[in-house]
Amino acid sequence: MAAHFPGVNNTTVWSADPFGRPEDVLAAENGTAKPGARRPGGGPARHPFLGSQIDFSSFEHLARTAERGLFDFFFLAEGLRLREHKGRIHDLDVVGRPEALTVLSALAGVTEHLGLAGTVNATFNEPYELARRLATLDHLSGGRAAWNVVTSSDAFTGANFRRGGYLDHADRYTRAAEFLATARELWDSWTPEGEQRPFAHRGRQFDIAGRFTVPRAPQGHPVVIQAGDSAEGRDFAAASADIVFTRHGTLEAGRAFYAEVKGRLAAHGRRPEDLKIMPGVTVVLGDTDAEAEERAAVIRRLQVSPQNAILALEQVWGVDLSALDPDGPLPDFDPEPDSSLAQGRVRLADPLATAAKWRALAEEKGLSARQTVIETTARQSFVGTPAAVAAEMAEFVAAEAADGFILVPHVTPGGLDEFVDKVVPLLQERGVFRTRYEGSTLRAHLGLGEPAPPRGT
Ligand SMILES: Cc1cc2nc3c(=O)[nH]c(=O)nc-3n(C[C@H](O)[C@H](O)[C@H](O)COP(=O)(O)O)c2cc1C
Repeated sequence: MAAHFPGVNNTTVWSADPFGRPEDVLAAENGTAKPGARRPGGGPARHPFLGSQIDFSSFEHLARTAERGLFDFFFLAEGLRLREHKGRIHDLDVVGRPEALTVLSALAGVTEHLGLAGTVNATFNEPYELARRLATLDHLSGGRAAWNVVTSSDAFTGANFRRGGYLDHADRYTRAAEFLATARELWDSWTPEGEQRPFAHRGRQFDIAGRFTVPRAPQGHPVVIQAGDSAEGRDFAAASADIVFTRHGTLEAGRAFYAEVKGRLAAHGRRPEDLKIMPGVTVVLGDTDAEAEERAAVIRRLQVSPQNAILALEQVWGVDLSALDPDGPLPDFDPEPDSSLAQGRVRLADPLATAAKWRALAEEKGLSARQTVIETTARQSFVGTPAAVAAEMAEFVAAEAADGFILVPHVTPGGLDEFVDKVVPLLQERGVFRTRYEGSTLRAHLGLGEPAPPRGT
């Protein structure tokens, strides 16, 4: 069951995404690994908090730490094509990311309570196959599976797939909605009593009929997460998801997003508490505020190396800027609007406006090109002592900016330990976080109801 604020019907929930940021941050900080030295599937031996991105031991450490911290779930993102920059794989990107549901199935064997959430694309898969895999994970884990439904309208990623492509941008949620509805029809083709009946789905995206092979899952339907910020994405979440994973990480932006998305639920016959809003956040701790700030500044500088600053500028300007001095001023010309220089990354919607904003900031504060990138792109949510961070997180929930958070650690696999050891006890003291798991399923941890079971004949 989720923890509740006394007298307030808010839910504080926690989860973890270990691959949200490149872990080169501490590799570089400890001087044990250079970003350029990274290899697919791992990297050089380094700090005890740093390890392979693919060895099972890394996943096991993160998941066990999340479970020790009584988190709701462990979350894995998905990347279906390595990002390229000027035709090269950029060495600050996560390279060699394993497939989420396979990893989570293995983690089901070494955890007992922790929810297991995997990102799987609804543009490139088929409902029958994916519904089977998710129902299987739910069975293997005793009701702890979640699916983060993402979409892709990007030809670069689509080229990896047999349909030879991708969907038109306008169709990405049409297919996702029909995909999810079809998966739910398959899950509902078995009653909890074990009665099985044929299914038939005739729609624009899928036309399938038959019998589903996996009996009804412990949660009925795995928990559904949505991550996409457009009006269509928000509406898809309001109609069909249990959780929204968002990037709105400041109190102000979080409150606006929270009110907007919760406001969409009534039109779908749902209550505000039926959809949990969880921003992805980072945490930097220190024994004093000054120490935390100092550590945060080190991390920001490492994340935006001179090379990475050029990459960020090229993503906005859309042209080769390798000759630019990162410690000098921003380019003095306007961006190229239709560039395909960086592939697999979302290019900012309006590069001209971004460039204008960055120039104004650089001028106002007297910043170099690299300093401007550090100021505008380094995303750090909670920086401070454990007590200050616990207070600030509690405030976010009380102020209706979030129902909980997806923690994005700076390092794999040790990036959650400090939070679990130092912040979780303070949240518990405040009475805003559970002191033990009370239910056994992820739906129970989140305070979500179960879908109505199909009736037997
Ligand atoms: C917080 C967040 C996390 C996301 N994580 C993933 C991911 O792990 N894998 C992926 O392929 N897309 C991911 N996406 C991309 C979305 O699925 C979607 O393609 C993108 O946001 C564009 O949709 P939109 O126009 O509705 O925002 C993520 C998006 C957001 C906002």
